[in-house]
Amino acid sequence: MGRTPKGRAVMEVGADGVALITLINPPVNSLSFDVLNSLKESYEEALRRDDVKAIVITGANGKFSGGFDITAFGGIQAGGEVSKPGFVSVEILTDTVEAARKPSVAAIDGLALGGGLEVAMGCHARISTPNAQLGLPELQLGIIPGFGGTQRLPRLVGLSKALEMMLMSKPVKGVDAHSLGLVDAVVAPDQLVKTARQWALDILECRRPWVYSLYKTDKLEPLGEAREILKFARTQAQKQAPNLTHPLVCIDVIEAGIVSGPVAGLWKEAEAFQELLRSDICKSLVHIFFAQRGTTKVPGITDLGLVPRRINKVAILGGGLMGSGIATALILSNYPVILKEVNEKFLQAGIGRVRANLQSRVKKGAMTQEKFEKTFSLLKGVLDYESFKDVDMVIEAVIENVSLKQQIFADLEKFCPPHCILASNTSTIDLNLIGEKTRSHDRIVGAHFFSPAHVMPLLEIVRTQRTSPQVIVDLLDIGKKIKKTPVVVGNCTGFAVNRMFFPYTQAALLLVEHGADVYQIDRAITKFGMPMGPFRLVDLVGFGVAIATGGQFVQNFPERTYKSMIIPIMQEDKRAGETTRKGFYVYDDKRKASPDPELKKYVEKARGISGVAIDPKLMKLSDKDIVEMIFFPVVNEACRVYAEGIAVKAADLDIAGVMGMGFPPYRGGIMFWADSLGSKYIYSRLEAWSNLYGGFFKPCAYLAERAAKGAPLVRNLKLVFVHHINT
Ligand SMILES: C[C@H](O)CC(=O)SCCNC(=O)CCNC(=O)[C@H](O)C(C)(C)COP(=O)(O)OP(=O)(O)OC[C@H]1O[C@@H](n2cnc3c(N)ncnc32)[C@H](O)[C@@H]1OP(=O)(O)O
Repeated sequence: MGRTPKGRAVMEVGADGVALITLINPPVNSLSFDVLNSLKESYEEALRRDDVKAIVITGANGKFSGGFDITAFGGIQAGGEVSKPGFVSVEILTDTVEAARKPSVAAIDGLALGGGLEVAMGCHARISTPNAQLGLPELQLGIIPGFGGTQRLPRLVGLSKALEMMLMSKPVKGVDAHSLGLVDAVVAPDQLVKTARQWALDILECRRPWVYSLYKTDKLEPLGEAREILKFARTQAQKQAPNLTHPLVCIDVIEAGIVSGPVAGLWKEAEAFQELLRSDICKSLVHIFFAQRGTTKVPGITDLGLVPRRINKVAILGGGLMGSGIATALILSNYPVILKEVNEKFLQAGIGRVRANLQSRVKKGAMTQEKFEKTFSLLKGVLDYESFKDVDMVIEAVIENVSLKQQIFADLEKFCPPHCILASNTSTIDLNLIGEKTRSHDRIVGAHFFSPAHVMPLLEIVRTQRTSPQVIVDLLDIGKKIKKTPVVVGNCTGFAVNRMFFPYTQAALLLVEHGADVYQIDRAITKFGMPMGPFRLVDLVGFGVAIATGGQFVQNFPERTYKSMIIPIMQEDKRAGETTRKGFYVYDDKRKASPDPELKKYVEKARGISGVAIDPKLMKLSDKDIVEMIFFPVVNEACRVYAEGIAVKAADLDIAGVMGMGFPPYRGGIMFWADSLGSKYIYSRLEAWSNLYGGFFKPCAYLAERAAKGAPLVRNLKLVFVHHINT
């Protein structure tokens, strides 16, 4: 029995002589090899048949195409099916579609991304719906457009706009695509195919221009100007992502087309595309793409056939930084919100924060004044529980105080309806403890947002043994509606993200007490790809928060806590981070951080208290050693979280690290990166350091077991391993 094809293109010839070719490969009509081969065959048939005068290409179910089939990448990377360079870009799109004697028009609804837009650009005209999304987001997968996009897009919209769309993986809407010249007309969805058919016939009868986008030059800037634009783009790309080379390859390929002509550009693109497809960066980013989509698939929860309940009204307790951020996120997605505070002063401050969050959007031009008014009107401030009788969900976001939270949850049980979800935004406290004074354990859940909650993309959904699957399904749905990536984790101190964060900061402190330099550590970690180093981060979150959360770790995991006095000593001296303008760095009026020579004094004092001697080896660590000494303890903790079942899938930890800690996505996330280095290597290094510097580095049982077997840390790892990306 043959294998079932993965999608197809079907052709239907109308009485008007137009062949309608439809791409079919649910859910997004991605271009698998089967679809591409079938598209080629359909075209060849349409060109052969005398009853076909013109061709319209479209996608099934209101979506043109989401691009080349990303699920095929793994196979190609593992050495499987691959087409010869230029098979699609030259043979199909240029020599068959664009060079045909019959005109082709793309009818675009929903989305035309990556290869999808490239197919459309090979046609002689494009008609789209106003809200369709058109773009070349390939760079976010570590590759460049490979079906001619690097050559055709600049010729349709000009070099500057094309570079912006490609380098930032930023799609445009149909209406904007029209004003840019990327599409020729915008029509309502019900007029789309009809208009495209007529357009194709009009081209045939010379009522409309027959445009070969590959050879258009009117939008291209003159050569000198183009070179300047490309030079600027290179500088920007290097500044924004110094560890990534594929954006530079993309710029080189575009330049080749401008300097040596589009056909030379197409061939250069084809070669570069095939090479990048096999790169470590691409493997990592594709892993992240699927891991992110996989977080909403929770075995034993989302496979039960439960349907999310409608949430009409949400209440938030506490209008501080977190509460106001969460309220902002919710009203931005049209949820009516009640914000409760303990007195009028705090309430007004909380409401003021929400207003400021929205106003900053208006200032940036991301929100109209009218939308501001409408959104802000969804928020209502209260001082008592009177209006809680019809809320569907409450999110408690008060200070991290167990008895206060226990009292609040007991009150909530009294004032909220029995179906109401009772969520806490605690970042560390055990939810069973919070709910101890209630009998509502099945509807108690953690909804851990990250600050600022209306901006940060991650939502940790924490379930206890007793949280009902329905409540998790409801929260996953809310997460999707407020555009967060949810990660479902088990209940424990620190959950997933903070458990990984603890050793990150502690390792950095341990190194400094043993003689390493604060600023070299931050530099090495930033070079590795973190948005900032551990010390700059502690300054940002403030020493108060660092001490409070660190305290939780000391209390719960004493055997692996490194107790450093550096932060408390500095705090005593009124250095508590950025807000006090002094921490590990000093800050000027514009909050620019500069190293402080005075820091030595505090480090020496802390060293004196802990009795730690300087280790000359740690004074001259390489950047690679710094990265490993800081991240291997994080890997170690991630292994514990995984082995304890706090995270169901290792890929969830990858997403938690990327979205909650800022771990570089192009390294694939913490577990994926660890497996690229090998469990044996990580184990042996941790083991050696634990002999030298104590239990903080001691490899956990799971890591030891995987290393002994020579097995990857991720069970059932099917991915192609990446090699170590040099730090
Ligand atoms: C040669 C070429 O130049 C190379 C290329 O074309 S590379 C591909 C370029 N295209 C892209 O990068 C688009 C990637 N996709 C997306 O950005 C988003 O999925 C989307 C905007 C298309 C849809 O978003 P949204 O509606 O939120 O749904 P989302 O959950 O992301 O995707 C729906 C499903 O389609 C799948 N999917 C999306 N795009 C896909 C693609 N190009 N190939 C294969 N599967 C794809 C997703 O994995 C998901 O599968 P699941 O339901 O099993 O988890």
